[in-house]
Amino acid sequence: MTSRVAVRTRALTKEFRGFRAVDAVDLEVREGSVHALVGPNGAGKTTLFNLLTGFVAPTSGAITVFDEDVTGEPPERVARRGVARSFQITSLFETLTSREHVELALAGRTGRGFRFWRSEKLLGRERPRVDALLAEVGLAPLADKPVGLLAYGQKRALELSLVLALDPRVMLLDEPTAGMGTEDVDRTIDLVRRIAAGRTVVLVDHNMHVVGSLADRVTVLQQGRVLAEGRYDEVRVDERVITAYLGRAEHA
Ligand SMILES: Nc1ncnc2c1ncn2[C@@H]1O[C@H](COP(=O)(O)OP(=O)(O)OP(=O)(O)O)[C@@H](O)[C@H]1O
Repeated sequence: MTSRVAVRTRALTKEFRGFRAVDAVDLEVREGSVHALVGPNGAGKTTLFNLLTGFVAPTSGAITVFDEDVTGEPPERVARRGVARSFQITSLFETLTSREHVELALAGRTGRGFRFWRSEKLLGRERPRVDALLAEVGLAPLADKPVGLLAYGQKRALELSLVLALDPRVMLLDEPTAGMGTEDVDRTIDLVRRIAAGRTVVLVDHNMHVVGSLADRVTVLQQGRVLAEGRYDEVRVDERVITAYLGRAEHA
């Protein structure tokens, strides 16, 4: 592959009071790829996500985004470089509509106040973009319903539209299918596949069907360290991985 490296970490380490949650991780996420991070509970996936988005500062090591050093930068600086992570469902406002959520996300991106941004003129100008974002995640027909009335899978789709609103160069998706039934999982796989086209995605998911369906590369973490890295069909037959994770998950 000749694509550029979108995100690279070098010996990235995070200690919590001496405990290494992420331990000397070398990661290389290629531009335009879907790169999954998997591993058993406590492997360090969430901490790695938090490091990549600036929510926690590393104890040592380095992070680059398109070859620019972002090590230790706060979340808003990392976000301005085009790295966006999926919002958690708890951050949705039950009484606002999907349209209003997308408008808020776009307003946040402009750095202007929501009141100012919502002026007729600006809203009119952004309307096609709002409509396009809602259509992209299949929420156009439900755009004006309060979010509290949406089904769980629809709320998760809305979260994805809020990440897309930031027009990220790198999207980090934290368990986009968590808590879903089979039908919603398959719908979400299709949705992520569509929105991932031409974009760079880092994905954490416990569901191996999801990882196998979407990921170009898989990094398996165990106790904060990289246990294996490769294509899904390579890592799933790796003995160490089977012992550490996949075997347990598949035979659970
Ligand atoms: N703020 C913190 N303070 C102390 N220890 C922490 C902190 N955050 C995470 N840890 C520890 O670091 C380790 C890695 O946690 P992390 O949440 O990154 O794992 P994970 O792979 O995301 O797990 P899961 O699949 O359960 O979400 C765990 O042992 C956890 O207890």
